[in-house]
Amino acid sequence: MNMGLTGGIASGKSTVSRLLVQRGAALVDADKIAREVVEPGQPSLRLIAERFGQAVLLEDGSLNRKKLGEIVFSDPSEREALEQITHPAIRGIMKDRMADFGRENPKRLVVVDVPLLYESELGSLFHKVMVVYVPREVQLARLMERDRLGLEAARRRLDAQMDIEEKRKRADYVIDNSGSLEDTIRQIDDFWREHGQL
Ligand SMILES: CC(C)(COP(=O)(O)OP(=O)(O)OC[C@H]1O[C@@H](n2cnc3c(N)ncnc32)[C@H](O)[C@@H]1O)[C@@H](O)C(=O)NCCC(=O)NCCS
Ligand SMILES: Nc1ncnc2c1ncn2[C@@H]1O[C@H](COP(=O)(O)OP(=O)(O)OP(=O)(O)O)[C@@H](O)[C@H]1O
Repeated sequence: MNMGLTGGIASGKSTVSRLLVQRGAALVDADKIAREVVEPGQPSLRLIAERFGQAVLLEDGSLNRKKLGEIVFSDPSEREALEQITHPAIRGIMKDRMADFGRENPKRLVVVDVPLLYESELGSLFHKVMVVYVPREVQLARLMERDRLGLEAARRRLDAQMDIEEKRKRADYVIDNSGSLEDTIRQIDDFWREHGQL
């Protein structure tokens, strides 16, 4: 079985995926793949430089993520242009890795961490979807602290995504990560007891 894992930015997807992996799940991580497809030498990086200009590259030719982030999170049409370049490549690798894990061990739960699962309408790729939920205020506070962003920059990133309350409504499973880590561990243990062993 595979399960999409999503939520909002800084809601705790990495925290939850780590807990699931510790219990035996396989992990496919879309954010990690998104970094791989823009490494130097990759076709997506060349297309990004053509579309956004050399200013989004660092001196060594790698992507200036901070600079590109500032551009795409302040203008939806720029964000769409970036997504048109990177998303097909990300989706292709994601599907390949899911299929590889499925062949290796059909009984193992494959968790696929996809921040934009609902925004990109990828729900049909997964048997079930888990949403990691925290209220918007908690999400904002954790994002500002983790990425050292100001309030406005953090708000812009949140506003580039579907509202977390809407994601919560669509989920098959919800993990509420607004309490302590121990609280989240308890929920993951309950989930694993019921659904982890196929
Ligand atoms: C714009 C980029 C360079 C900024 O890099 P940065 O290191 O600051 O952020 P990072 O990649 O770690 O992403 C952090 C979070 O931002 C959010 N986010 C990223 N891209 C997007 C997007 N296009 N729309 C909405 N939210 C996004 C996600 O929640 C993600 O987990 C980078 O996010 C990127 O290449 N985005 C396009 C690819 C993409 O859509 N990735 C996310 C889903 S696979
Ligand atoms: N239960 C918790 N209590 C306090 N802090 C937490 C909790 N869970 C996660 N955090 C912190 O909140 C921040 C966001 O968590 P995490 O990186 O797991 O989110 P994410 O959803 O993977 O983020 P992104 O969308 O950017 O990939 C991190 O700094 C993490 O240490």
